[in-house]
Amino acid sequence: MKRLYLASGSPRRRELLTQIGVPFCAVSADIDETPLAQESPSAYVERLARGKAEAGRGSVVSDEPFCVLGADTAVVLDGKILGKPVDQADACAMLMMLSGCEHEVLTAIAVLDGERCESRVVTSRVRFRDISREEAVAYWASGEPQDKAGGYGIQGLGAVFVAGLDGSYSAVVGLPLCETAELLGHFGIPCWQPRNAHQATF
Ligand SMILES: Cc1cn([C@H]2C[C@H](O)[C@@H](COP(=O)(O)OP(=O)(O)OP(=O)(O)O)O2)c(=O)[nH]c1=O
Repeated sequence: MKRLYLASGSPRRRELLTQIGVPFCAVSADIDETPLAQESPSAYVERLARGKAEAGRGSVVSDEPFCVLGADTAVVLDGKILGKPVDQADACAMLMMLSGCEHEVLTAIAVLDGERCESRVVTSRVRFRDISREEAVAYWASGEPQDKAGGYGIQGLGAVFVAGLDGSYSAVVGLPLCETAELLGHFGIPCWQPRNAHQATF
């Protein structure tokens, strides 16, 4: 079986991949995340996921065949990409924009080996309840929004803002597990499968 490298510094992505029983090694994948002019959010996350997988491949030293998985998540409101907040004012402004309405979370995944690269974009819709400025300030002080797209974490304290989700919860957290398992399968990397449960020892 080919060894899998996860090109990510995100602890969430490591936890999610561990959750579906895939052995992997994490490598860093620092790339420029500036959107291109006129680039759609979907094209943007897909380009970054592929770019992270490519960057990850560059840091692997191996004589054996291997695959690299990269991913990127963006929060999108009315077609505008909200990245990670740079400071408290930025984070509060983002939450105020997201307050009381629905936004999209786009997560792209890309898997490559020595021959090809395949990618997918998963779109989810998240609805927020009304959020007061005081709540936004207090949320920033919790330390949670700092390293997260859109300035919130659905898996953490940010869950109290989430009135509804239509799509993939794991994709919002950073890695769409259903689609990731499927894509890895195309590269001969097995994840936990109900039909293989009697063989698996996780
Ligand atoms: C919306 C949302 C995002 N996030 C996180 C997922 C991603 O880690 C991050 C989006 O930034 P990304 O640039 O996708 O990822 P990253 O910089 O954290 O990690 P790497 O590029 O090394 O893989 O926001 C949550 O943890 N919870 C959420 O609810």
